[in-house]
Amino acid sequence: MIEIKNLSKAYKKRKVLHHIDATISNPGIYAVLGPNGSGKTTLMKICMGLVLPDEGDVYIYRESVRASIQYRRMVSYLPQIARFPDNLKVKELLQLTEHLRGKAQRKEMLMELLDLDPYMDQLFRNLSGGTQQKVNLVTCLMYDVPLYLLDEPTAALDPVTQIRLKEFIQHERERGKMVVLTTHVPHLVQAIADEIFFLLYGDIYFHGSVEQLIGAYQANDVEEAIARLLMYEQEKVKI
Ligand SMILES: Nc1ncnc2c1ncn2[C@@H]1O[C@H](COP(=O)(O)OP(=O)(O)OP(=O)(O)O)[C@@H](O)[C@H]1O
Repeated sequence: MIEIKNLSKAYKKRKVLHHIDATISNPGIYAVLGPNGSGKTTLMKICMGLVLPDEGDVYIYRESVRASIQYRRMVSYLPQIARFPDNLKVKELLQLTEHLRGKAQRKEMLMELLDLDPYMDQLFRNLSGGTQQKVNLVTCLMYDVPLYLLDEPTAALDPVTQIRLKEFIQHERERGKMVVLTTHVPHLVQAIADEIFFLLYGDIYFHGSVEQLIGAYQANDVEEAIARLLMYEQEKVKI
């Protein structure tokens, strides 16, 4: 369960999140959307205690992220950009992660799913962007926790891997997990999201189901709905 209460964050004078409230109570897949710079990553980082809010708080399983770190045992976070010591081999990176975080429950299964076995003895820094993202995904998803916070999980992945990851995430939902993800891929949202939070102007501009978003903008799909939402806003600014 995630409760966001009166959350505000600015970087110097740049207001990014402005008195945001939201609650996620049930298992499911929740998409946090919004244009570049709308605050999606900032929100994720606040949830993990990596960025401090100016006002308000987030409660994860009723623990304040400002006051506690216990809740992090129940959460796995995928950062948008993987920053690993790049002088390590993939297998050493996974070992290091397990050394710090404890034995992972499904490392082998994920390595197979993402075709990572051939890269185990290669240095992380020598991997392609997509393969680095696969390593990033394994270090996050190999822990069987109730809540996943995934910042652009499909970035740089080839289509086959995107489909495998999508199916994995759907399977996690069926197992009762809560998955909160950011993405710029409308068809992924359309295929798997139970609810959408659309960030704009520091606020949650839209919250509802895929069908509600499409209906609200009389669109044919999520991509068109988002385009219309943003064009409508641009027109308002011109007026
Ligand atoms: N550490 C920081 N210092 C100063 N400004 C920052 C910092 N981190 C983020 N910002 C700014 O805050 C705003 C929101 O950034 P954030 O990364 O949260 O957006 P986002 O919605 O995740 O964007 P994208 O879709 O491009 O990943 C941007 O204007 C960004 O430049």
